[in-house]
Amino acid sequence: MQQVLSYLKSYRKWMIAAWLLMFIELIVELWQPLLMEKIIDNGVMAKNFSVVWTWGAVMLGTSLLAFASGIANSFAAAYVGQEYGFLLRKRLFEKIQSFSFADFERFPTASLITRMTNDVTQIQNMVFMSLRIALRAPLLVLFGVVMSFAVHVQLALVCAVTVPLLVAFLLWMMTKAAASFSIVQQALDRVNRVMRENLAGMRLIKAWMRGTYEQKRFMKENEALMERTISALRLVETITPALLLMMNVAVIIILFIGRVDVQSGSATAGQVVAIVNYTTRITAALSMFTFITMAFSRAKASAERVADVLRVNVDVEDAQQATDKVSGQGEVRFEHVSFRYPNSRALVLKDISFVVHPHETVAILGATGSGKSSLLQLIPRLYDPVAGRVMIDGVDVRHIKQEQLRAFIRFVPQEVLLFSGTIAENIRFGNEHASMEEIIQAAKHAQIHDTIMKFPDGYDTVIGQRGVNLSGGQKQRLSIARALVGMPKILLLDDSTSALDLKTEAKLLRALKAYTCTTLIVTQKIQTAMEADTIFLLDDGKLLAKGSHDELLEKSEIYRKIVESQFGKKGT
Ligand SMILES: Nc1ncnc2c1ncn2[C@@H]1O[C@H](COP(=O)(O)OP(=O)(O)OP(=O)(O)O)[C@@H](O)[C@H]1O
Repeated sequence: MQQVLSYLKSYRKWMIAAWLLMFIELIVELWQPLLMEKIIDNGVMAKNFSVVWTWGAVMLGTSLLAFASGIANSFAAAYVGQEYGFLLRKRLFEKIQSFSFADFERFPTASLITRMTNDVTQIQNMVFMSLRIALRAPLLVLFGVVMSFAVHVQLALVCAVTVPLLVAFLLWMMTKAAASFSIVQQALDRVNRVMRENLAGMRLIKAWMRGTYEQKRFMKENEALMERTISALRLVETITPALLLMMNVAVIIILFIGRVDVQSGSATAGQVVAIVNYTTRITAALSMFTFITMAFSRAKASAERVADVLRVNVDVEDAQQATDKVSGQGEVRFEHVSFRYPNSRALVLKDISFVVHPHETVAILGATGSGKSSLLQLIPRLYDPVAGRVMIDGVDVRHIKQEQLRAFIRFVPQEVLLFSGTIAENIRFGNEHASMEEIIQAAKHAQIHDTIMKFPDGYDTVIGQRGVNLSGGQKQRLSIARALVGMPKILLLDDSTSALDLKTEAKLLRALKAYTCTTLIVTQKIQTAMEADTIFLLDDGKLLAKGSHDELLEKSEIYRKIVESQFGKKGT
């Protein structure tokens, strides 16, 4: 909470201004019943209308002052709230940009979105309320009681006894309400989860005709949310009427005692009105307090969720002695590398050593789950190994500045992600300075140029929700074009040609030779592997064998079996 609130420091002047304005409002509010007393006793009762006019004018003037202060306070509070929210979202965004893959596993995407939007809004609301009413409400209660004693001690006692009763009642209700709202929050999380899964899996749901089942699942969670919200709101909604009832009882008691006192001459009518006025103001402040406490308890939970993200120590950080002086030839070396994912105990890569020479093409072959993608991800340092070292051009990747490292390497992940925008913009993502000629050249090598030219708008075709949808193979080729336009020294393709037919794939692999880069291709297909200079055979996280196709046929039983399963007994 402290860390999240520390960003408020930049708005110190505005906050002080807001509080000063709030104090003006508070003073006027506390003064008004005294003015009323004066007008009634010295003006109305004494039939002295000049007193009524004079103090009436003062009352009007101070009311206008309080009104102006209130508006200015709202402006200042809204300004601080919005600016602070902006800053908090910015910090969160920057932090998330610096996350390693391991951090993304700790925080699911949907949760990060909620933290950046809903949670920040809750904290913003709390900041606004703190500047607008949070201090005013308790101060009004406290000084309201003090002032009523200054007016008339005996009548003020009724007020002084009522206030603790009201506070005790409020605290009791609020504890119950807080528990109910946390149940509502859990129900809301479940509705969100079902909705998220439903939207993400819409194609599957339609293809499998699971619409009715999904609808029932959603309805169940939706009904639970409705019921829990209703019962939580019922509780909260009884708070204000109950407070009003208690206040009315207190007012009746004050009027009753006041009548006796006025008759006996120990109190004036003006004093009775003033005490009644303080009591109603105090009750209004207390009911305001209910909402403030609710907002605070929600904001506290939100602030903790936001702080969790801000507190993350970025796992993969540049070492102090990190260098950007790497020759850039493109040699990749693994020395006794072992790796496990941060959230699991089992090693997925075990004592792997190899060298890939500059400009060499290596295919990484292996059964599903054997560790091929994991191996690739260690090269651009998306994760760090738990033992051994990954080196590029003789330098441990942990000692290379990440900016430099990622400028050398273009990694095409298994899951293709294209951004909304035009085809040209998507390719340019790989190199923001690329000219149109370079974009076309990359697209040609990735074997996607002809397809693009068939679209009426060519490279300006908008893709994604607002435009055309591309096939799996077209998306893969586009993401390869995006990598090629960056003119990488090291190209990492994670099963990026799996959706291509053999002819197109062969053309693409041949075109890659125009780029004098070191290439590592993860693949399941022998045909693809045979295009490479060397094949690495991975099995259960171990590098089982390496060599050319013929060498592996000779020395690896497992390789022979894979070949047989894809080509039959003959071998090729
Ligand atoms: N983010 C992750 N967290 C924990 N374990 C993971 C994670 N990603 C992969 N694994 C595990 O690591 C092992 C190797 O996975 P990897 O994706 O590297 O295999 P692969 O050979 O590329 O498989 P495929 O050919 O199916 O893509 C698997 O057992 C997998 O369950």
